[in-house]
Amino acid sequence: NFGTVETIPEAFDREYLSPVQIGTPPQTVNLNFDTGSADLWVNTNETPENQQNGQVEYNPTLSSTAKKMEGATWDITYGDGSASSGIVYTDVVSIGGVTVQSQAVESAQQVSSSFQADAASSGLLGLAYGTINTVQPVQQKTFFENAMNDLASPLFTVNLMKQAAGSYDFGYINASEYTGEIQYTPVDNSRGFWGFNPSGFQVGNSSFNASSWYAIADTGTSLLLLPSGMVDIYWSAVSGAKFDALQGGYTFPCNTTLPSFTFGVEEYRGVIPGHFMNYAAITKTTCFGGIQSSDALGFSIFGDVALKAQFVVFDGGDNTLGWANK
Ligand SMILES: O=C(Cc1ccccc1)Nn1cnc2ccccc21
Repeated sequence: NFGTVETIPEAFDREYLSPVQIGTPPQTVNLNFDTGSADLWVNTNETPENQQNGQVEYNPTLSSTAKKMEGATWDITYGDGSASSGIVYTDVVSIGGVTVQSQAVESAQQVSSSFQADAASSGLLGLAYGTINTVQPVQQKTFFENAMNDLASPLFTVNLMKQAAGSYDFGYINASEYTGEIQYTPVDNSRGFWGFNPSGFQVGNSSFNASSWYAIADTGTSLLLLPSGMVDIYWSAVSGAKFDALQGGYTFPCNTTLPSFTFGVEEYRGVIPGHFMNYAAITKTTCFGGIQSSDALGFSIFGDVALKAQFVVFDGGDNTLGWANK
């Protein structure tokens, strides 16, 4: 079978939320689909009231198909330092008409401050490889891994949009969502991520700089995080741009016209329009850049700033990533 679900951007396109049905009768919660992690966790009746800000909860006691996974716990910390932990149930989970009968649903008994403040998000749905799922003592599979063998094709596609509704499609490729040809490239999943090797980059209409490095396709990260050498070249083309240690990255005058950023995947060229690199206004006149350094992380992250300019196929059958402009 196959299915499609809409994904809606929050402010600044900092995250995208999609409706997920859990339990019997179905309880709908909006989750942040995250190709950079592999835990499906959600605010529940067990999440302390003082760690919530009106989030919609999943309540397993109201689901006739919920089963507690005895002795199972989970505990995750993300790269930005945010964290959550708790216990585990299995229940029926449906997304856009694709149903998994027994999906590990991780109940949050502790969530850190950034999750507490995010009133619109009831949790995360991991779409990375299950090898980095944090459930103990028995590691659990992601929704996609559990659904994959029943899908018409063993893949999902990501079509994020700038400040508009996009979609996650499961089991099929919708040709109306992209232009040109899809460029497939092998995935390095050795760290549990959808890792790949970009082949270079280009700022605006200048020449293409061939270079091969490791990056991950991560819908859970807002920005495009690249080696500082590339980031410095990009911002050196923007008059008034500067590295502002207080803000923790490059800022620039909001009224500047920004050059596009093109990345290579083998012979393919993915184009990110210049205005996608204006992440958010810090003051009336100073804006924060959407391209920032990944040097502190040790690897590059193609987050939402890049992904919302592309149509991306995450193929779990042959472990490839497919890229297309749109
Ligand atoms: O954590 C990261 C990437 C990151 C950001 C900043 C510094 C180092 C690494 N992304 N991410 C992926 N899924 C997430 C879920 C919540 C928060 C961040 C999440």
